[in-house]
Amino acid sequence: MDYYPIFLDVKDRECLVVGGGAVGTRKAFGLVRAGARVIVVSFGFSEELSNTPFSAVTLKEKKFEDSDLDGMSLAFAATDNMQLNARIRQAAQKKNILCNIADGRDKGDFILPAVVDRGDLLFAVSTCGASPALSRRLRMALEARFGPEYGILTALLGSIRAILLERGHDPKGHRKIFCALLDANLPEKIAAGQTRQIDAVLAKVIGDGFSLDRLMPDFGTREL
Ligand SMILES: C[C@@]1(CC(=O)O)c2cc3[nH]c(cc4nc(cc5[nH]c(cc(n2)[C@H]1CCC(=O)O)[C@@](C)(CC(=O)O)[C@@H]5CCC(=O)O)C(CC(=O)O)=C4CCC(=O)O)c(CCC(=O)O)c3CC(=O)O
Ligand SMILES: NC(=O)C1=CN([C@@H]2O[C@H](COP(=O)(O)OP(=O)(O)OC[C@H]3O[C@@H](n4cnc5c(N)ncnc54)[C@H](O)[C@@H]3O)[C@@H](O)[C@H]2O)C=CC1
Repeated sequence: MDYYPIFLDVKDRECLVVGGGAVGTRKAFGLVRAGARVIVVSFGFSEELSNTPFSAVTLKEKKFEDSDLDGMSLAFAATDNMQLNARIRQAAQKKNILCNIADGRDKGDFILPAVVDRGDLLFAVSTCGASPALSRRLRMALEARFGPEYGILTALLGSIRAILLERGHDPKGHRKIFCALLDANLPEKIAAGQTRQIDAVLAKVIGDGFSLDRLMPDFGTREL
């Protein structure tokens, strides 16, 4: 295993993206979606960045300087200049900041996966740099196979789990409940909006008092 996969909490952390082209834009928006504050340093910016509705993105039209790295949690070298990207990485290393490099010669400290975002359910696919096109294709296959109903299922199971844990820790008992729920074709029922059938499963497996209304009051308004 060439890389150690983790899911990083970047909420309210400052991250630097150098290069405001197509690649820098994709990285900046991925970071913002995860709650980071992003500073993009570049001579020019894509239309999406120039017109960004996100207040968490700050554009700085200037040449990269080492001091741009100060205070950053992560850095992304996404310019079209390989030497510069390598230099950004070196400067980041000196300041103990992990750095991603968009071009191939040096992969930097970490690389980005292709992501399926279903709320709390995330799939991340990587080929360790071998074939981004394959990662993208697999991401699309996962997206088609696991639709938004899986995001709703995850939220539902999460709220059941929170209630059960509040009542007490019983790993064996809880595992049995979740296995029974996962054997009850819930994704199909959620996709079909079969609220009564879902309530019947919840009552049968966990007991009275567990209903969609209570666990997930916004069920009807969630997008499928
Ligand atoms: C090493 C890595 C570094 C990093 O960026 O972190 C890297 C590097 C490079 N990508 C290049 C090209 C392409 N990248 C994509 C797409 C994605 N690239 C992503 C990640 C990564 N790209 C990291 C490895 C991840 C892994 O191995 O899985 C994804 C998954 C995530 C994201 O960027 O957010 C995102 C898909 C998101 C999605 O759709 O879900 C496509 C496909 C397309 O656009 O249709 C192409 C064209 C086809 C092809 O080349 O495969 C080139 C230029 C090569 C050249 O000069 O020709 C380099 C540089 C090089 O390798 O030399
Ligand atoms: N990781 C990935 O998924 C992919 C990576 N690439 C690699 O990423 C690189 C960038 O791709 P694009 O975004 O399409 O390029 P681009 O040319 O559209 O954008 C590069 C940006 O870097 C800025 N820049 C250059 N020198 C700078 C400096 N000294 N200070 C500040 N900003 C500077 C430019 O103003 C430009 O806005 C490509 O050269 C390629 O090697 C390409 C495709 C996909």
